[in-house]
Amino acid sequence: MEALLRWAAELGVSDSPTAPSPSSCLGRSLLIADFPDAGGRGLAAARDLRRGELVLRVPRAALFTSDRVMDDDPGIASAVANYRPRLSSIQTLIICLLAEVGKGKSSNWYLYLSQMPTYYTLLATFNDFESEALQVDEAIWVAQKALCGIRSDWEEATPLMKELGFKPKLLTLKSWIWAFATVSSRTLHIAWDDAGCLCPIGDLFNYAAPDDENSSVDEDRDDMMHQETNKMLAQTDLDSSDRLTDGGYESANEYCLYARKRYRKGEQVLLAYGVYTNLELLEHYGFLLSENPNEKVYIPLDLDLYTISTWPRDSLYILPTGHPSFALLCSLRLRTTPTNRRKALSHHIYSGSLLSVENELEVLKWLVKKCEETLQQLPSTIEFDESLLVHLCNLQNSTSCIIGIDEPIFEREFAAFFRSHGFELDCSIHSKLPVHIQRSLERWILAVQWRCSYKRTLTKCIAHCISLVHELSLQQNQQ
Ligand SMILES: C[S@@+](CC[C@H](N)C(=O)[O-])C[C@H]1O[C@@H](n2cnc3c(N)ncnc32)[C@H](O)[C@@H]1O
Repeated sequence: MEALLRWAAELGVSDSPTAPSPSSCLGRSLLIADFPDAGGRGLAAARDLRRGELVLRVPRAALFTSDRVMDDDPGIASAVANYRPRLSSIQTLIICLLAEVGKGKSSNWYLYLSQMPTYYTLLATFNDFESEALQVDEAIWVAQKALCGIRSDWEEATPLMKELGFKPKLLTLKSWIWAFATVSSRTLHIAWDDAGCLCPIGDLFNYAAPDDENSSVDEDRDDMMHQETNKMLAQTDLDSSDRLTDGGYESANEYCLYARKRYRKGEQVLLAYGVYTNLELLEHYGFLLSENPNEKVYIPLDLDLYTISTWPRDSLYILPTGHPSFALLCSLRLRTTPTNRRKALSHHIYSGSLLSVENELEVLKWLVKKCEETLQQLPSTIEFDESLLVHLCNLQNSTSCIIGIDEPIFEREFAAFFRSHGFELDCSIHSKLPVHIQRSLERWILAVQWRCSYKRTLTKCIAHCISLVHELSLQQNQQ
């Protein structure tokens, strides 16, 4: 890592507005640190940071882009040019990445590439067992579709990679998936290439979901009160607090990243890569958040509900609090209204107003029934999943294969998992789990965590609706 920090400093990467020291690009605002519960390797504040402060500058010369690789290697450029109209920008960046990996130590990017993760847990890396463990059809479909798209991109690009003389290992689907996952989870947006760029050091920031802006505004007010005695500093704070983004490619030909809130020394500095549900985080980045303010849970709905109003399909969901989205509630109210009254009442419905106690009770009871049915159709209960997770985490943290489960119901799950890897479950094995099984276990845990969170949201929705039904029924009885 030290060699990478030195190499990046030579290219002008710096964690301060001034030039970096020759020995490291970090140390003034940021430090590399490990955050086992929030993304693993990441960047910590080297000192207290103010909101909006510049924390990292990465000049264009240090950005890994398709253009850059092709400018440096005319062989790749001319081969890609022959295939260009048929290749997407992502396929091109993947080919450039694999080409540089194939060069080994002679690649200009060797120090950077050798610090990349060796494996990923994006949905596309899930095998059939792991995908099935998601249980919800929509999620299984997203996993299968992701792999299908990647496989077809790989098939299209294979003749070109053969032409470029790639080693057999780099021609495999496994290598392509690794490169795809690298591009998906580590690129930053740039205006001139849809595939984005790989940004050395900048790609070490872990993710936090975008906050509610109000909390940051309060924090800024606090900051300013403490800094009243130092007007100059307060002025700088005021300017920088206007900045709403975490960063971007700026006119000075460098990628600039800013602290989006106040950080105390040692705290992890996080970036908001975008607004994602947990399924999207799994698909594009291979992780999920236990508390995701942007989570949306979709339940199977009858077709007429999608067509009854102009609300888009993806606006009909349940929030992590268990409350139905505004659009879902309005659509249900509309559907529960007699057809001949819908037009007259539509302005009422679209404004979000409750139509009548009877209508609302019907809507809430329908939602309860739908959530209960959805939960019943899934192969396991939330209680089972939570206990399974405990066993899975025990196995993950244990130094041997001993599972230590005496409940047949869990033993069956584990037997199926081991069988999917061509192993028979043998509780007497004392050796460590083979690496490929440890990784598969990691993905299995992610799948079970995801389905647990899905089921928890539906359970909350049922409780929320039942409590409203009680309230409304009381009101009705009092009238
Ligand atoms: C841009 S990289 C961040 C640096 C990465 N931790 C590393 O060691 O290279 C993005 C990846 O970090 C991990 N990650 C980022 N934020 C996370 C979080 N809040 N929780 C868990 N994993 C996270 C995921 O594996 C994600 O694909």
